Amino acid sequence: MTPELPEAPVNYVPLIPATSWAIIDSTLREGEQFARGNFKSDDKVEIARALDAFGAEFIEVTTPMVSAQTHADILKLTSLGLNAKFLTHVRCHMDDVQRAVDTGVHGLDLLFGTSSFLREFSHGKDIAGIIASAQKVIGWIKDNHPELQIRFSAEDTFRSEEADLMAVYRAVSDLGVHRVGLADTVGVATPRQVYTLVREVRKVIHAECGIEFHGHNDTGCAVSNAYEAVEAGATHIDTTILGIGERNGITPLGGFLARMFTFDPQGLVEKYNLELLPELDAMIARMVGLPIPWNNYLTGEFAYNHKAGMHLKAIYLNPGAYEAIPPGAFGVGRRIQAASKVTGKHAIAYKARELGLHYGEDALRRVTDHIKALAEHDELDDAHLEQVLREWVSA
Ligand SMILES: CC(=O)SCCNC(=O)CCNC(=O)[C@H](O)C(C)(C)COP(=O)(O)OP(=O)(O)OC[C@H]1O[C@@H](n2cnc3c(N)ncnc32)[C@H](O)[C@@H]1OP(=O)(O)O
Ligand SMILES: O=C(O)CCC(=O)C(=O)O
Ligand SMILES: [Mg+2]
Repeated sequence: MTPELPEAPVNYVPLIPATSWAIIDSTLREGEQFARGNFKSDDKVEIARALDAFGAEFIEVTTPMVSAQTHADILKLTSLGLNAKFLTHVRCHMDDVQRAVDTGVHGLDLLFGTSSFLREFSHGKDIAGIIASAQKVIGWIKDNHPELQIRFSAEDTFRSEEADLMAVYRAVSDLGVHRVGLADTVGVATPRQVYTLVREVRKVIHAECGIEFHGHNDTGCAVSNAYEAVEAGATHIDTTILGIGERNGITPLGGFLARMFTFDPQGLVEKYNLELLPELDAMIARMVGLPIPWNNYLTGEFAYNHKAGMHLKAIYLNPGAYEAIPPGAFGVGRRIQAASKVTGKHAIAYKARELGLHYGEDALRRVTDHIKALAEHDELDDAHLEQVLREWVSA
């Protein structure tokens, strides 16, 4: 049995207060674009309720243009009476917007691709055409549905010309959008690029206009990029549970919160029911029919496994010695793997004491070496370790 261990000390500097940013969880939009994301109506309700219980500020759902069923599902979700605000992700097109405005959502997430790739191969508009469409669509929403929040995102931001981006962001900010979005659609941005561009965008938009970041993980930077966005002044970060999304996905909710926890743990505890994260991850793993990855942030099977003798000596004294985040904060436990070839005498002595066994220094060295030798050949579990320790004493 794992002993009761003291929690890690929480003495971090609150560099970035948790009050400066909000989560837009897109499991019900980006997550539907994941290879195995095919949520049924009941799944959507379960996901929305779970995110709401967790404390996600916003839940993004896909466009009602997908199908009649999707339209009906959005109506169902928005009538659940949740605290989380629903946003629907729609093309910058009158048909989409008119279909979306009566779904009971709190806001519309508009987008238009601004890179030459998307201008040429997706929608065929130049920058002037994108701005003209934005004027028409945003103007109509403002006139007819002033209650709705509007976000305008430049899809494929990080492969777009900076001058084009600034022209688009300035124009939509002048039109009165509530947020602009930067999207690393192909996961190519570096953390420094994200930081720099967010700072530049901040200069051309109105002070009250928020900045959202959406980052794909193709080059493994989704969490770092989201963090850099916040550090540069972004106010909203897109996440999905387990990071599911197109290709290998986007910033995972758990990974992003792990990152942010280190700056303002108390702020995170006050904003979210962090201990529900394992349930959220398990729910999505079940729905997409895949296991939670072994090395997943916080909730992976081995995320809190401690094994090496040098680590174990310190961990027994203070888990903070080898943990940045106390697992209990996110509702997970740690595992001490004392029976292995990389174990040490301190870990073995601790395990023995748990069983009421005590060895002198020589005996401890010998039993430790014996366990290390056994582990060279076989996987040892706790039961086997216990048996060896007891036999050693009675031998
Ligand atoms: C990076 C991202 O994740 S962006 C979000 C992606 N999300 C989705 O695609 C939502 C799910 N999509 C769908 O169900 C469908 O694609 C629909 C209902 C939106 C459209 O379906 P279809 O009419 O059959 O068009 P299709 O998907 O083949 O082509 C996309 C169309 O959108 C247009 N388009 C692309 N981006 C935009 C935009 N930002 N604003 C307006 N129109 C756009 C394209 O020009 C093309 O229209 P066209 O046929 O007139 O040239
Ligand atoms: O609308 C956005 O900001 C993001 C759209 C998207 O999923 C992407 O660009 O990867
Ligand atoms: Mg995306």
